[in-house]
Amino acid sequence: MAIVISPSILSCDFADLRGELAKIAGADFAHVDVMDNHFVPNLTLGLPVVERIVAASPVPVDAHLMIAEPDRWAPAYAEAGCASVTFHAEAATAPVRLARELRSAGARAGLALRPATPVEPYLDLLGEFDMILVMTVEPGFGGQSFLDGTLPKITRLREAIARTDADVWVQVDGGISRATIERAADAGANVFVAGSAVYSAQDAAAEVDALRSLAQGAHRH
Ligand SMILES: O=C(CO)[C@@H](O)[C@H](O)COP(=O)(O)O
Ligand SMILES: [Fe+2]
Repeated sequence: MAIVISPSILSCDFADLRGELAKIAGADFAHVDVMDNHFVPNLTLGLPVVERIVAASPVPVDAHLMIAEPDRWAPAYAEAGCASVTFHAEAATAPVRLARELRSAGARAGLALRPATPVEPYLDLLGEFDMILVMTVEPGFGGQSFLDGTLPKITRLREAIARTDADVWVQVDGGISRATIERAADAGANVFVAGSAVYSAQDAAAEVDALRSLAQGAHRH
């Protein structure tokens, strides 16, 4: 199982996006949080800025859409060149149809679940998605504390994936740091988003490497 590190640029200096993206050239993806002030009570950036990030980023873009009406808006992020587009189950009307649209536009299709959203309704549909994002904080803000109560959901999901022949990634997002990444990896996550842990570190590149080694050491085999 691949270990994937996807730093969130939510905590970076938005006035120097190109310089901040350069710091994470050793990561696997750049995680970009799109918030619309409807689905979550915060507003970040939208398609025109994401298009510029795709062009400037040294690594592929992993878009996390915290937006209402993803059925309407998400395909444009795939068409803009995001390598991975993740939308929220709670906001989507037809998640399978949308995932198929994202894949046919060339992106990996991700389904995100808030901490209190059960994974069980999606377990028979895992083959429709490339990644399930288990939110480990309530979406909307960086710098929150990791919710240990999400760990059993990660494990149930990983066990269900193991019963299929689909290679579905399990992403965790929220409160991931040196203190928490091993718990998430041990539970069964393989894609790790870290915002404040990476961008508040003295050396962001070294922090990416440190998180990767901790996850590799802890990942259940
Ligand atoms: O989607 C979100 C927040 O809703 C995240 O991607 C945050 O950006 C993660 O930040 P940290 O918890 O790692 O500081
Ligand atoms: Fe995110």
